Amino acid sequence: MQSQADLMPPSSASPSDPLLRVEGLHVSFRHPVDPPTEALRGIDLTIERGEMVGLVGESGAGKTTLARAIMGLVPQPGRIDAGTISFRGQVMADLGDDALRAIRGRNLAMVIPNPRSELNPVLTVGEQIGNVVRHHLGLGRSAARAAALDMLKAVSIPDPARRLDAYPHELSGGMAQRVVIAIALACSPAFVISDDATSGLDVTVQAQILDLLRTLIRAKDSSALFITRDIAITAHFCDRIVVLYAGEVVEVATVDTFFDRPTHPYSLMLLAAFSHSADLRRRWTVPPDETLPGAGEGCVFAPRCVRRQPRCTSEHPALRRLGDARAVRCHFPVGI
Ligand SMILES: Nc1ncnc2c1ncn2[C@@H]1O[C@H](COP(=O)(O)OP(=O)(O)OP(=O)(O)O)[C@@H](O)[C@H]1O
Ligand code: NI
Repeated sequence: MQSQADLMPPSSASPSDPLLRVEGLHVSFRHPVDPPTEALRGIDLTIERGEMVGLVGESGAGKTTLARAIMGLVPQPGRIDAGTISFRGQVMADLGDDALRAIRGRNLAMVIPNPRSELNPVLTVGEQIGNVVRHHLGLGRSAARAAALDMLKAVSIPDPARRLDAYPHELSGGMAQRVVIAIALACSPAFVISDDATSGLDVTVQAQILDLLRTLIRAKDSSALFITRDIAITAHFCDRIVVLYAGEVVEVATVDTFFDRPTHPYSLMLLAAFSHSADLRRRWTVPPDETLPGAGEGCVFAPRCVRRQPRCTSEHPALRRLGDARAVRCHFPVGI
């Protein structure tokens, strides 16, 4: 089993390769009658080792689709129409099913909300964590049980020795979510995706769990993609922010820069929505009843943009670099 981990470092990888690189990724969902939904339209994204990146955007922006594509699990009727995803310099599409499965369990992990559907109701918590490390790290039964106990301690489950033999229905929602995190992190994956992982929990539990997730990821020097609709979460947990709108990256910036000087009108709209300032909200939000006709060939955000000019509805803006670690997809970015 240990040989599965050895499948990972590919001969073509070099230390200068980013951990994850997504290039020109297009994903669409085909429907029997209606035209396809273009969920992702040319995503470019790089994540370095040790980096925590927040992926924000409203419902339907394509966040989960991007996460699934990275995991190699785009659901039916979706398909990747173009683009590549590489992990440590290795193009994922070039890997066989076995190698992909090994990477997924060992190096890539995804934490999602609704932990109960993730957990197997007929296996104890200890068996479920143990199975992951037995399979991916090749540990024997008793070593796996010890590793499971360590993970329950690491995720701060009260009375961990007793919980090892508990079944999922015996756990609270917050505890079940901690178990899901324990399973995801049991093999110290190099890259962790958290897709709205705490959205169903109450606010204090949510903060505790995100804090824990960050501490564990940092301790293992892993990288993470934090997906959320709550932009305030990213301020606390991330190094960099990627804003997705209608399947396109519209802004990339470090967290400090983003909260100080956002440049895309949609970013300003997102921030204004979370601000206490009624004036900010009024200035950056187009009321739904004033929503304008579709953009056609232009900018995807133009119909809702308060700064829209004629060029915005005729010419699609490219993602422009604005210096290190910063890019914006807008003809008339704010403050530039
Ligand atoms: N299994 C599917 N079948 C058909 N269309 C889908 C499927 N999954 C996603 N889509 C479509 O792809 C687009 C992006 O959806 P996605 O779930 O990635 O958005 P999201 O940003 O994760 O939203 P949310 O914040 O609500 O989770 C949407 O238009 C959605 O309807
Ligand atoms: Ni989603």
